[in-house]
Amino acid sequence: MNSIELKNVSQSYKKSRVLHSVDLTLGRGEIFGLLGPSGCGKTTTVKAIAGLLCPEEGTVQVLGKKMPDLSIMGRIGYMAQAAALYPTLTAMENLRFFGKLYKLSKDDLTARIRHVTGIVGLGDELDKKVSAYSGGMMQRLSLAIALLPDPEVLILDEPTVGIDPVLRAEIWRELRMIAEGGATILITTHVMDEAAKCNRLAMMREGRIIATGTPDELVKNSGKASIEEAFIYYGGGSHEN
Ligand SMILES: Nc1ncnc2c1ncn2[C@@H]1O[C@H](COP(=O)(O)OP(=O)(O)OP(=O)(O)O)[C@@H](O)[C@H]1O
Repeated sequence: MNSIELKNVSQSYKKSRVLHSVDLTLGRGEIFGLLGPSGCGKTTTVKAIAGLLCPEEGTVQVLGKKMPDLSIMGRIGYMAQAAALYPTLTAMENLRFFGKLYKLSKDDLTARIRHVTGIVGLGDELDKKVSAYSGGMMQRLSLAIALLPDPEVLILDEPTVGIDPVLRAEIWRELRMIAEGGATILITTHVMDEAAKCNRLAMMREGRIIATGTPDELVKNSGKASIEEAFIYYGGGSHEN
């Protein structure tokens, strides 16, 4: 069974089409990168997968269920681009709040909070109010919250923006371990060196998937020397970073 399957997914906002018949299939244990310039439709795609948006056309299945489906929300970890945190609460209070939504028992929640805050390097900062957090700390807290339920599907929308290279490397090490445990990780990025770390990639441009494959395959098939050049070759054009 595939963990994530999109068939013919299209979406418009105010008559302007932002997704055009997107097909994607992700298996268990994969770290899959959705790569594309700002505004190409990455967030819209992951929102459909996370069950936050019901696309106009096509179907989205996650863990064998047609999305949106409340019964599997506890098996999906989603980290949105704009941190959805409560600024007047401490980091610990935020973690406990979201942990309760995931219906974790008190003991499990305490153990999971210790584990996930260790991964993102926030163990000593949990009593601070989120309003006193830097952007990078908020990003790390959001990632910790997405990891709380030990999800089978982890969706991360540009997770390492604003995170320093040392911590970024640590987070990647952890993501690999999570994937080795059988979870599926979908990550959006427009950072090329991050794309190179994924097992497979889909390159997206103006709401369309323009190429999929392993980073090596995409580079090889394009006859170029790097993912960045391959992306331009496949029609990526200009992009940030
Ligand atoms: N709620 C909305 N209402 C109207 N237009 C929207 C809405 N959400 C997204 N769009 C538009 O849809 C297109 C795709 O946006 P999306 O956020 O999916 O892109 P993205 O690839 O994630 O970009 P970025 O890398 O900048 O986050 C953009 O043109 C955006 O302006």
